[in-house]
Amino acid sequence: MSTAIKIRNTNKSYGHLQALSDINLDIKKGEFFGLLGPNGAGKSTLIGVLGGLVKKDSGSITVLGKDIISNYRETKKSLGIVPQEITFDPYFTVRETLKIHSGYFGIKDNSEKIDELLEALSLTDKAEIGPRELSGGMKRRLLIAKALVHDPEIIVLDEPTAGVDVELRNSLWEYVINLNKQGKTIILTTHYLEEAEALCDRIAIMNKGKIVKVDTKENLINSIDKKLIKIQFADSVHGLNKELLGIDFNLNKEKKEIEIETAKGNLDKILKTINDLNLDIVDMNIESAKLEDVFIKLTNLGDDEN
Ligand SMILES: Nc1ncnc2c1ncn2[C@@H]1O[C@H](COP(=O)(O)OP(=O)(O)OP(=O)(O)O)[C@@H](O)[C@H]1O
Repeated sequence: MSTAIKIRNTNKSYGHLQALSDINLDIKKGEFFGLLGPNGAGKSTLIGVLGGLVKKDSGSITVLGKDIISNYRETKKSLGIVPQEITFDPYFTVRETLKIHSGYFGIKDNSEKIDELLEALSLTDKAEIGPRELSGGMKRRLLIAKALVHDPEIIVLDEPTAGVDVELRNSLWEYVINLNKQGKTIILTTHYLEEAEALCDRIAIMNKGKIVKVDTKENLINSIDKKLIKIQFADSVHGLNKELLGIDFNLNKEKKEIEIETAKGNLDKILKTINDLNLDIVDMNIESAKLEDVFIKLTNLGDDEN
């Protein structure tokens, strides 16, 4: 797979605050890539630098092999960036906004693409009204349409689903997944970690201006040795204690439900111990680690370092 975006030794400070600290990152063509991190980690700054809205202090970035400074126009055409902040000219309708934006890229008649985007983002019936009359979620969808009018190779979505309701969120993802299947590179920042877990192939986790980890979603999740066992019993449980199980656990008030968090290697012993007590089990569930566990671990590590 060839490289879509190559970021080398990139730094950006705001006064004394180092918003980006020696960022090195390769994003492959056709990837669905997640850029995750807590508030203030530097995700939007990195996207701003990529899109030419924020001036980096040092380092180099190439988009499809072209430097973003010396080939500004060309690289801009390859990128469709959906920013986090919503801003529109209030005097133009939804359709006009998309037409004008197509014009920035030299596209004269773009009605087919505009109709496709309006449809995909459920904005067809809002096409002739102004952004002021749109709800927050609709404005965000218009922002997405605007970033896609020139059919860019690389699509960067900075918190695209904030404020978008569940149904439309699903149809939005369906559309983005389809674009990815067509070969488009997708870069996503989101605070909805389940979304990133469901969608992304590889993920970079940022904290305090640094990239603390980049790996496939599977490797990240497998790096956490955690199982959460939940068992529901028919009757109140007696005779089960920390010494017997070899691990602490939570028992609910009625003593009918137990929750045990443990390493994979202890599963066998725990289940055998429970079985030996001849308890009547009604239901059982064993959950593996989630991306959220990885995120918490890695971003806390960042705190410890400083
Ligand atoms: N224009 C600016 N002037 C001064 N400081 C800024 C500016 N833009 C961002 N920062 C600071 O840079 C740091 C990184 O901010 P950034 O918006 O990139 O974080 P983020 O990871 O996108 O956060 P969030 O998840 O909250 O959107 C923060 O400490 C922020 O306060």
